[in-house]
Amino acid sequence: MKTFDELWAELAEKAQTRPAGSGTVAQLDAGVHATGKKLVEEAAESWMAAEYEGPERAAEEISQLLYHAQVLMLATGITPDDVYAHL
Ligand SMILES: N=c1c2ncn([C@@H]3O[C@H](COP(=O)(O)OP(=O)(O)OP(=O)(O)O)[C@@H](O)[C@H]3O)c2ncn1[C@@H]1O[C@H](COP(=O)(O)O)[C@@H](O)[C@H]1O
Repeated sequence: MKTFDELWAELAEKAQTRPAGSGTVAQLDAGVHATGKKLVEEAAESWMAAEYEGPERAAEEISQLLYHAQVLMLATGITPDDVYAHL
């Protein structure tokens, strides 16, 4: 189990060191447009799971939504503090 900030630290490190086989590196290389599409896809899947598949499946989809939000942040140079400033 990991927190939002722990996942951020892991992904930021991968974006910098670019280890072979990292899905995050591949997603970053795919660009902002492709990552934005994944984010929207995960949002829709979160919605469908919440409405029809129960809280456990919804939690799984929301975790993927948060992951792709972080990848989009990395792709655009946005830090968690930039986001927290608006909460
Ligand atoms: N938390 C996640 C995570 N959540 C979602 N995903 C990606 O998002 C996809 C989920 O998309 P879908 O459910 O739509 O599945 P899919 O349609 O089969 O996926 P695609 O074919 O569209 O890629 C997964 O296949 C992963 O590629 C994640 N990929 C990585 N992480 C974590 O990120 C860290 C770094 O991962 P790597 O960069 O791969 O080392 C590790 O701690 C991982 O656990």
